[in-house]
Amino acid sequence: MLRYTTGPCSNTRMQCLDSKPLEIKRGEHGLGAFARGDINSGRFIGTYVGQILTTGSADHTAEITKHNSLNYLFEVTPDNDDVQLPIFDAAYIGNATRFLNHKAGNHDNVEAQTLLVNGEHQIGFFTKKKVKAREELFLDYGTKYWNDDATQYLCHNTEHHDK
Ligand SMILES: C[S@@+](CC[C@H](N)C(=O)[O-])C[C@H]1O[C@@H](n2cnc3c(N)ncnc32)[C@H](O)[C@@H]1O
Repeated sequence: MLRYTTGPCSNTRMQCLDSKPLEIKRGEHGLGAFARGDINSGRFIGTYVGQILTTGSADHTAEITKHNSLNYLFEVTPDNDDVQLPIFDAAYIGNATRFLNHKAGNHDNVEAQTLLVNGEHQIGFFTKKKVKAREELFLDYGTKYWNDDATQYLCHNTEHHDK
């Protein structure tokens, strides 16, 4: 049996996949992810799972997503320009976190963190405030996602954009 002790590191729960169960049902914008029970602030709710793409292949995928208006691309912006981090596409392979809808202006209740888990960079989602049972979970996708001129990716950054 896998065992762990809870510690100060937020990737401990990610490492043990100790996430909160979500319910997927119709939300404010198509399908959305909802809390099944009360969730405390700072709780791990899941890891973004998807096909790993390079920038070139993600640009190709973005053309398809523009056509059907459903975009599941998630890009991690590296702190250092020399580092190339993957883009995750949850359109065909994914888990419940692919249904997180967007809300900005501090109306979001979930944030993304990139953490090193077992030597790999992973995107984990954590509640940023207390969430009540049956509430919809929202993530701020970042400004780049809604920019029609650019390839649209969900972006792990701290910029806010009202939609
Ligand atoms: C990662 S998916 C979220 C799950 C999606 N609602 C579904 O039904 O599969 C992102 C897509 O959800 C929709 N969406 C999410 N948040 C939105 C918002 N605030 N306004 C408009 N559309 C939104 C858009 O179609 C976007 O491409």
